[in-house]
Amino acid sequence: MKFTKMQGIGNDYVYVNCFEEKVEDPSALAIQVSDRHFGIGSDGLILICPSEVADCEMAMYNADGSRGEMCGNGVRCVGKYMYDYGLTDKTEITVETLAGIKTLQLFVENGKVAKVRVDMGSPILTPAEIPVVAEGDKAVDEPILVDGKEYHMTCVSMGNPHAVVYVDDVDNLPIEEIGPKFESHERFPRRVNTEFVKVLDRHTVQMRVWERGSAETLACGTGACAVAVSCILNGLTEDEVTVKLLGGDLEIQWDQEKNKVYMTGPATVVFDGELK
Ligand SMILES: N[C@@H](CCC[C@H](N)C(=O)O)C(=O)O
Repeated sequence: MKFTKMQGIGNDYVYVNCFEEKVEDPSALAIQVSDRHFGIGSDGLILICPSEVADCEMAMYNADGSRGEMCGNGVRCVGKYMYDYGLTDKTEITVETLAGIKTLQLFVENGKVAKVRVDMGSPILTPAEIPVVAEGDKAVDEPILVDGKEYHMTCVSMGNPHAVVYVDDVDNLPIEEIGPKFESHERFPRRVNTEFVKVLDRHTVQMRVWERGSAETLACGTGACAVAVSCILNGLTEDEVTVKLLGGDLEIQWDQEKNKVYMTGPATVVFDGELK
């Protein structure tokens, strides 16, 4: 089976072109290829499949084999794959996901896609739809007790669930200890991705992420969008924010008039390979 390893600011996935290949058990394959010692090494698996309603479909699986509804860094790489590997010659394409159809603008340099802008759609703030157990019509600056300590979180779904938590020191956070406790907390019936955030100024924030199903990753596109929405809801930043992640920066804009979030960032091929 042919595959391509790609990364978006260090959030790396194994991509399989299902216009040509057939994958019988994607969850098992995701676990196998993601292993950094016995597999290819990645944060998960992404299948690029034919779609009846868009230019292609993205099916994403975390490193533990669970299915994610949406992947921000992944969808930019899908855009690059579609163009660079000749599946489209358009510079605006649509991608079907479990979180709806996303429109991508591809920025081409020297014949290859270097950067992608994605219309990520509207953030979902209703607790039951995220889902998070909370009273009220939004979970903004909501207290949560984790391991005996009170944190404040703002919950946002970008098609997948996120809890945004503000901390004083992102660099020295014991994320391996606290991340799994948020992920499997009883208030998140479908588990959660957790972003730990420090606001640097009204246009810049720093974050680390503990991803549902993949542990700490170098970046999370949907997470960066959830962080920007949370910062704006809490009055901490303007509508356009640079989110600084371990693997690089993403530019996020929440156009509140249209109620749409836009994410812009790079997409990179690491290598092509063949799995026996
Ligand atoms: N890294 C991704 C998000 C991947 C899915 C997530 N772990 C989930 O289960 O929701 C991104 O860039 O958005």
